[in-house]
Amino acid sequence: MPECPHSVSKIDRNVLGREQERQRSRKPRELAAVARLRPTHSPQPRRPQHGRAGGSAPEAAPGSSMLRQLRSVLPAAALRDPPLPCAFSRPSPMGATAYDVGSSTNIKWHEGGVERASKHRLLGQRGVVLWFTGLSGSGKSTVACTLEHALREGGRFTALLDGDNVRHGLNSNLGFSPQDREENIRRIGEVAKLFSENGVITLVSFISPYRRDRDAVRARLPPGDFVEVFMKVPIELCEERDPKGLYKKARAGQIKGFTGIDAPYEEPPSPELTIQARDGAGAHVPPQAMAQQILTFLHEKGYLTAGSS
Ligand SMILES: Nc1ncnc2c1ncn2[C@@H]1O[C@H](COP(=O)(O)OS(=O)(=O)O)[C@@H](OP(=O)(O)O)[C@H]1O
Ligand SMILES: Nc1ncnc2c1ncn2[C@@H]1O[C@H](COP(=O)(O)OP(=O)(O)O)[C@@H](O)[C@H]1O
Repeated sequence: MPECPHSVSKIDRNVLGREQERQRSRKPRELAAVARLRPTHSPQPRRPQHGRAGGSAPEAAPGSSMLRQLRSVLPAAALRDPPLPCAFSRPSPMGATAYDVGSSTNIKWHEGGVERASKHRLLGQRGVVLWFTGLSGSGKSTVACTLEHALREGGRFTALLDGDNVRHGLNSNLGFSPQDREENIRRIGEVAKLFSENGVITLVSFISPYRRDRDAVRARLPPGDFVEVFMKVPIELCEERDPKGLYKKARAGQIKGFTGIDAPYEEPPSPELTIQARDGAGAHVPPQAMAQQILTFLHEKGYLTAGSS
């Protein structure tokens, strides 16, 4: 991933939002509460307890001291109800029976996590996947990175998943055959889904050349959670940029199956957003203006408020 121009000074502050306001109104309640938490195995000597002359206090039941401390940290509502039981005391979408899922057998759906809407309220935003797709060199990483910095400036909680980076770890066993690319996109789609379900504005930057693979990710997410951002940059410009010298190598036959040269790129037929390298007057569009276009979309569509979902 290239160094990105994360100067967000040119981005409209009204859209960016509310960090300053948050900083002002925020009381360090969590910090104070966490500071009160003592490790269970305190290295300090115990003080005598009520009515006991000297000696050490009896050990509390395991976990009870931690529970008391948690009570002082958590909002009352979180402790009012009895703790949600583990699986199946509420009806599960799959019933109480075990199912075979893919290659796994005896899988049961586990209910009872903290509700999504409550996480949205906590974060003051909606979780969403912003899926950047486009040729190598089209500016996916640059714009995603610029946008992430802008969102951060506005006090938003984000994650950025970039093709080059994820291929260093989670997907290091995958190459560039159509099957490997499919698995690459499937895995990252699932990771992005987990993030967005937990309220994170998740920026995903992969070539993702096959329509079917992108649509499969979209289909796994609730409506509105998948925002396809098509970097519609002509291959001639990408090749001219060629920051990693890969087009040159592909043209020389040193890389086989390079997207746009001897492997396909299937344009999205109806992406939520299309980002073009030149504006209507033919002027070059800088990454900050592209990031601004996406921010405006997020703002107008309500992704930057908790909403009711
Ligand atoms: N054969 C071939 N085709 C395309 N790209 C190639 C290839 N080999 C290596 N690279 C480099 O890998 C980056 C693309 O990885 P992705 O995970 O985004 O690809 S894909 O979505 O699975 O198609 C891509 O990064 P970006 O330039 O950032 O897109 C390239 O640097
Ligand atoms: N809007 C833009 N205007 C001019 N150059 C750009 C723009 N966006 C990206 N670039 C440049 O194009 C090159 C490729 O961008 P990059 O973000 O690495 O693309 P990708 O992640 O799609 O491969 C980089 O050298 C980057 O600085």
